[in-house]
Amino acid sequence: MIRAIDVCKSFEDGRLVLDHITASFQPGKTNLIIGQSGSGKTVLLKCLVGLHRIDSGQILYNDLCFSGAPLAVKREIRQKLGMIFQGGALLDSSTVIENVMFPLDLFTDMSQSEKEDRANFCLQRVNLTNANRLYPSELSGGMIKRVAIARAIVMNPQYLFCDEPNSGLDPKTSVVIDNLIQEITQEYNITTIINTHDMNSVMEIGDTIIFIYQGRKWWEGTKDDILDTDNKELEEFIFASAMARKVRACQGR
Ligand SMILES: Nc1ncnc2c1ncn2[C@@H]1O[C@H](COP(=O)(O)OP(=O)(O)OP(=O)(O)O)[C@@H](O)[C@H]1O
Repeated sequence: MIRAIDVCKSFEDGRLVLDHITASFQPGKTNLIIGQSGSGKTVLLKCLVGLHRIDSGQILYNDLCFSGAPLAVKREIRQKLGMIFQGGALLDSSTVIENVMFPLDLFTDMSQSEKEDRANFCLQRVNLTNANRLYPSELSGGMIKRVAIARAIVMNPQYLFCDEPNSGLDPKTSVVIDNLIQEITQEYNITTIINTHDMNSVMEIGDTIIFIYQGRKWWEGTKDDILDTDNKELEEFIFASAMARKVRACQGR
């Protein structure tokens, strides 16, 4: 489990971008952070992985204080983190299998054949076969996401961070990628945190959801109770989506 306790974060201008955020992210669940553009989702995600230093509060990984830990401890925890970046962030001049093996090259002393076996296992897990020798420029958006997921799980992470994992994908492929992330999360009991403003993702895989509004945690719940909210700002956010309005209408709410 990952917890943020009373986390505040500001930048040079002193404005609180994260304003006393307290939230828990559960293992085996897809934990979503939602909110409008500029609400503070990415800053929160970066604070959770240690890319931003927090002003006050604590970030805990299974009761271990990550935010205040010495560098060696932080490094150890970081090796248990997988990340899926918005555009995939693949290495353009490396093939699919080289991209997936990259963390193994950096952090393990596995032999070449062990690395290839592990990378092939992960590529099969994301249903990407016969693409090992292709370069990122030869892949579709959905394939790029699959490679990014395979690379993110190649080190057997306990924690998986996804920043807008289906940005740039069509709705059908987005659902496939969302479901794949959820399946992997459950299968390996990973604590997965997904930053999104995609209402389709919310309704598909929102095991736990926090809604950030102007840097504050404004609401928390699950996909099952989000449509019943009477929180005005959350309602404005979700019902800006035509799909959510239709789902509510079909349910007679
Ligand atoms: N490095 C930085 N320096 C100064 N301000 C920053 C920095 N990073 C983010 N901010 C500010 O923090 C606020 C929250 O930004 P953040 O990127 O977290 O929003 P977001 O909710 O992820 O938006 P989006 O959905 O558009 O990605 C914004 O006002 C942004 O300008």
